[in-house]
Amino acid sequence: KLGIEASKETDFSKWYQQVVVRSDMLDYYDVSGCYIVRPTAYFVWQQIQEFFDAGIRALGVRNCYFPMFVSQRALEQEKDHIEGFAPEVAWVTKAGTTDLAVPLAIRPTSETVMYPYFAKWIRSHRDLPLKINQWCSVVRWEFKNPQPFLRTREFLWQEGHCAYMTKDEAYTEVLDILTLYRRIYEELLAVPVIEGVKSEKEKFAGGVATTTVESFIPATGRGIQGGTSHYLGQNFSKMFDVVVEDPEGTSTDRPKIHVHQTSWGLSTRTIGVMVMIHGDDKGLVLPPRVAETQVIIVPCGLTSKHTDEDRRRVTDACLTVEARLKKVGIRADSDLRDNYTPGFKYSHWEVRGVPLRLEIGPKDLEKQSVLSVRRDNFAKASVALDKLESTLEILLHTIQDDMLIRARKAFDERVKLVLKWDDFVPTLNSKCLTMIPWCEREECEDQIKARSTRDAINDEAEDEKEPSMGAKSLCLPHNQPQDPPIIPGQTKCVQCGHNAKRYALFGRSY
Ligand SMILES: O=C(C[C@H]1NCCC[C@H]1O)Cn1cnc2c(c1=O)CCCC2
Ligand SMILES: [Mg+2]
Repeated sequence: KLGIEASKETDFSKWYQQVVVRSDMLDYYDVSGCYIVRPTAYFVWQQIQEFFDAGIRALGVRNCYFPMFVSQRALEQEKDHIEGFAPEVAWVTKAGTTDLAVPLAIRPTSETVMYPYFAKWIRSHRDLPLKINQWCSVVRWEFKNPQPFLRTREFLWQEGHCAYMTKDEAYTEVLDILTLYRRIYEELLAVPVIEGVKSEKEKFAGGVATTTVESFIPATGRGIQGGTSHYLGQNFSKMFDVVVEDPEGTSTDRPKIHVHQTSWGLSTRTIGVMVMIHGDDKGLVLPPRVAETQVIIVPCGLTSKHTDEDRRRVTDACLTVEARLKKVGIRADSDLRDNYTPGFKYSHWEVRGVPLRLEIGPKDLEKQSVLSVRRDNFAKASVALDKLESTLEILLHTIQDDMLIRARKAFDERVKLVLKWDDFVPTLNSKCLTMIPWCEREECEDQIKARSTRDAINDEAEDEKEPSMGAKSLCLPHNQPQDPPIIPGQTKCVQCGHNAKRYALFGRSY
């Protein structure tokens, strides 16, 4: 199958599967919930890695690698951290036909792998701060419907883990990392996100505070968590006994201080979000910044009337244009396959999301120009050959910027200020998120979830089997709406009438 048959608007789930497979981004694998990340998608991940590695290196974070196996004892070192997640943990119990004496978990995340060694390595305050990151895959045997890139049983991610003397240093880093996450989405993937902090109910149980970047899929009206950066406080250092003597202490009385920790993660879910937001009914639409091929050059306009000489001149022109673009760092390629028509090639590269196509034929050679066609909005423009490089550099940046602008507009117009409860569920049902003055009480969040769960039969639910879930709090945005302002002691929570503290973003989500 070549093109996309499902409509993004009316059959989103099928549309998404067709786009990720027919654009050659991913293939299904014979283990349920596992997928093959193919080169086009892996190139996107590599751009994210390069950007993020440069960012964390500037923050003094060093990359490392810990084993993927976790002993049962180590994993259960921190009870409440793990109890909620135990069903998701995959275990190795045999080698060949021999049972392992001690079953080994495959890391679902690495806190319990790393922190016993933090305790060993950190003795003095001079050993602080410790800042490490690892790029690896983790395994979580999720039972909810798997979704390519968004929810897979094994996924690639980075996980950063740091230890500091003080909360302030730790929290500063938490926010610095969150900024890097926002920049990855906005500057690389052209995906707008909202930065904020998670509610008590939604935060990582092992931590003190979870900050997050939240994105939104207009086609389904659902929010999606894009990456998290946690201030863990001293919870884990108390469990794993990661202590230093108080540098202010006297030589005789030197109390032990538990270090302040952080952890932060971003996964290949980023790729799925990018596909869902930018893709259209012709297939994938790649932001130039992360496109392996930014420009595809296709010869055209050659009919039986033309001579072999004409064909050769057109082919040479394509190769010359390709070489000129490569010389200025534009990732260009020519499709000179002689067994396909130009039209076939146009569709072939549109499905694959190549941001810009150049069509070159005999007439273009006469005019010393080429025809450019944008993938994002199909706009065509003639480009003078003697201004090729500068024009295309501008055009590729324009495409990148326009993709973010369009996506941000689509996001902003779907975030509705809701000041009375009667508007809450109708707003969700119109595929929007709600921004409400909220009391931040956990039981209020439970009530909101219960009061906003639609009946089970629902055509909008992504995974048909799963009844369309109620709304959850996505985050308390760092940038709080100012109009109308929340007046402490006066503005009431939209759901329960208690005093509202801050605006909260609520919605259905992945
Ligand atoms: O992974 C985290 C916290 C933290 N881990 C490191 C990266 C940042 C951040 O996600 C939360 N979490 C999610 N999911 C699971 C676990 C878990 O701790 C533990 C076991 C199985 C599933
Ligand atoms: Mg999970």
